Amino acid sequence: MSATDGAPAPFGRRLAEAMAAAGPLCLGVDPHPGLLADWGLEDTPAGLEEFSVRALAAAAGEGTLRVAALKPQVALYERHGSAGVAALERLLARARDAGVLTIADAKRGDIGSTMDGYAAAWLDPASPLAADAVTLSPYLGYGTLSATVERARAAGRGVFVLALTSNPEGVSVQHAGAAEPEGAVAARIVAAAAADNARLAEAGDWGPVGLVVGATVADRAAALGVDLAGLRGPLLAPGYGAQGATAAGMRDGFGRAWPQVLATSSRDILRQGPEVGALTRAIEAARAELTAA
Ligand SMILES: O=c1ccn([C@@H]2O[C@H](COP(=O)(O)O)[C@@H](O)[C@H]2O)c(=O)[nH]1
Repeated sequence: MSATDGAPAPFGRRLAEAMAAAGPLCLGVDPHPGLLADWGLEDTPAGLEEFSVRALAAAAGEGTLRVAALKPQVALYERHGSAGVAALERLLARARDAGVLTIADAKRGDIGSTMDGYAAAWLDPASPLAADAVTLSPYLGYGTLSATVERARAAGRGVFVLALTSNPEGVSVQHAGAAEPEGAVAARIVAAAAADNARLAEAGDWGPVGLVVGATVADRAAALGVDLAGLRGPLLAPGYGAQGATAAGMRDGFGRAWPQVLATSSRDILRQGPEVGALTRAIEAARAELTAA
């Protein structure tokens, strides 16, 4: 909440402050079955719970914030139905109590009339699944996300819209149309997001709309006519670590937009578990590498 009027502080400001304080790293919390086994945990809701508690302790234990945000991978909790979702709810609540921003990686997208249900689930402060931000898919048309963007802004929360994803298959959709006057699909999404932020951002802040731009593909943006530096918002960059992207490569690939980048890493850090101390050291190493780049 802002100190003056009781209104929620904008997500863009809260994230920028967290990145300034803790550095540009987001810890992905991805309880893959293989990781759970490596940690000596069962692939059960109780195993997910212990995995989540340890990841959060490494990210923000003993009052020290080591990451700017935590990004739970929703699908890996949903595998266990309502009990898995309950474990996710408790992770979100614990992160809130620890002062860590959360980005629910749910990749939601639907026709307008039902999109509002997803928006309520992930962004309404009263929802048990409320996160500070949620990832969204624009592939039913960017306009289907308008009400969600407005709800996020009103609640001091944010969204990250998939623009250029880190996986090779994304090219077939996101690069399409590059030869047309309106440009590639990705460029149109980035332009629409920038227009929302230009309208909704408060003076001096990032707007509520961030983009997902893979760390592995950032160097393709310029050739597609994508202006990431003009977004006036954060860039969530998966692909650092396990998918092969390096801090130096990301800095070069993102160019002028590098100060907006929140690099997210899951497996590369989590595979150092289960000891919280070893996880903490892996986080510190990634954070130092990113900060130095
Ligand atoms: O383009 C995208 C969008 C989302 N992701 C997600 O990020 C993490 C990456 O995990 P790593 O273990 O660090 O590779 C995962 O949850 C993906 O679903 C992405 O990789 N690429």
